[in-house]
Amino acid sequence: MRRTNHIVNLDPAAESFDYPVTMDIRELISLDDVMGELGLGPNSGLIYCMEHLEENLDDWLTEELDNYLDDDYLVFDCPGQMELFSHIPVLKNFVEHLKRKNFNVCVEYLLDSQFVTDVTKFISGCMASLSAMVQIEVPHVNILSKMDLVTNKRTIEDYLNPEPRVLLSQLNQRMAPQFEKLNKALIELVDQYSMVRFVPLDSRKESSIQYILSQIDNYIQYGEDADVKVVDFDPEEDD
Ligand SMILES: Nc1nc2c(ncn2[C@@H]2O[C@H](COP(=O)(O)OP(=O)(O)OP(=O)(O)O)[C@@H](O)[C@H]2O)c(=O)[nH]1
Repeated sequence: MRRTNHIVNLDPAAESFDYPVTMDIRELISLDDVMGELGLGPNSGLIYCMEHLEENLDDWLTEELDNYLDDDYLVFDCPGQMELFSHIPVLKNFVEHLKRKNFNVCVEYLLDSQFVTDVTKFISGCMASLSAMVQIEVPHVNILSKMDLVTNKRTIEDYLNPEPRVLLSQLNQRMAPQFEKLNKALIELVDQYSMVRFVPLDSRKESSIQYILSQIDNYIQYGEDADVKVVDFDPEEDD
């Protein structure tokens, strides 16, 4: 899309890259060092690193961000651990910091398409993405990645624009009868939060990449006023 872009690594455990990385959290702190010096395990070590990043937002990050121009796009590649997006405020505070520095921010949430093999996994993927959406509170594009690896494309297509009634009946068939009310509530939630829809990404297809980039670009350009279909969720509307 002819935007000047720079890739930033925010994963303190990442070791090698197939692309140039312009900023790297490992210049500040690395998982190996934390595990070696503090005797932490991989997960608590990662959280320690991310909290250290949070403490250094005003120094390290602000200094680094000063190197970019107004029209530059920065792509922050985050670690995949779910708790960073669901209940630890580090990434929310990171995004808030970017917003204070006048960046327009858009989250791209990637879910491996191979994970979405049946209705329970689809709902679980939706819930995970939704928890990131409600925590981070910025425009958000959900992507089903690695579509080139999917052998049965029809199963996935059913989940791209899902019919609530079909989802509910599939879920009820899978679960014991006492879960019916819960199933109904979950499907209503997914249906009402229409932004939780996933867009397929096949990295071999230029059109697939362009479609997602144009959505992201739209959000970055116009922020929350972007022309993207959004349906408000009203928790009071239907008990
Ligand atoms: N076939 C195929 N492989 C992919 C695609 N995207 C990534 N991979 C490969 O999948 C493997 C895992 O990569 P990712 O899913 O990006 O995960 P990661 O960034 O290493 O790990 P986390 O960020 O912690 O989730 C790597 O070997 C990638 O080369 C894709 O679209 N198609």
